[in-house]
Amino acid sequence: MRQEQMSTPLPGFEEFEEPAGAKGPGRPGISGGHGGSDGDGGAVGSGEPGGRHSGVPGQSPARSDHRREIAPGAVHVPGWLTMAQQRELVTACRGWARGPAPIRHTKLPRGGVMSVQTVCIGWHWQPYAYTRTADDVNGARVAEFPPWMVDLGRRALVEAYQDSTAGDGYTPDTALINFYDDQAKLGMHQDKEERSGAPVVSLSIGDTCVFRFGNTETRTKPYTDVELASGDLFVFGGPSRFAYHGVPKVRPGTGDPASGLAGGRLNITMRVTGLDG
Ligand SMILES: O=C(O)CCC(=O)C(=O)O
Ligand SMILES: [Fe+2]
Repeated sequence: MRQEQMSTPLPGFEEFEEPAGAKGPGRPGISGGHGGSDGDGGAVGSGEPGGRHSGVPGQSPARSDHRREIAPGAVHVPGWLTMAQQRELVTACRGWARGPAPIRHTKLPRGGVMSVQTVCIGWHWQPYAYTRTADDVNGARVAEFPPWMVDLGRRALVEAYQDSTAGDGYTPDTALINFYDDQAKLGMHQDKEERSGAPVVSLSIGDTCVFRFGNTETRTKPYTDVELASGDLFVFGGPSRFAYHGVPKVRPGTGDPASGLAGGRLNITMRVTGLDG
């Protein structure tokens, strides 16, 4: 059903294959494993958190020392993912974007359509509830949330909160994978369909965006605008878990095609739904 959703172009995402010169030496832990499998994963599921500490040739210098607390419990860690990890995530997301429930512009209850395109794993989010099946797409059960991504989420919390125990017991069971083309935006909203106060772990790949991180009371000021670039981690938990946030702008052409994305922006937000079944 809904042919128009199947044929939505994803410039920079859908058609992109292997970037020229992407296969460099010295990328430990690259398995080529697909995110849809439940194997032990590849670079994103193994090795060092973030991975910018290894001094691997060809990687940009660590930026995680520029970690910044934007609000209590909300932390930005620039450059957390290596290029190799970004490529593995792009490959995994490209697979999920094809199915079992293809990526689509989410329809809103009052007739609007989101400019962002989204595919979910673990649980399917549709305004404003989670289900196991993508009832507003094709009815298919969404892909499993892979163990390697749970592990990545735990390492993200350890890094963001600089606390070796911060990931203990953190078991995200859903991720929304958003693709932004040059025009896409995301209005100020709260992530509040989850019945859990566990943190949201957000990973960005491709073009830089302006990420607006606000307060828990209103969609408006006070807020802080943060530039989220390729490889950046942003975690919001604790007192900031239910803060309003949005993406007012993507900066076209700012991404490095070596990430596997020729254009646009990919964002992955892992969450704990607190749901059973
Ligand atoms: O794209 C982003 O950085 C944020 C995405 C987001 O807020 C969401 O999926 O709920
Ligand atoms: Fe959100």
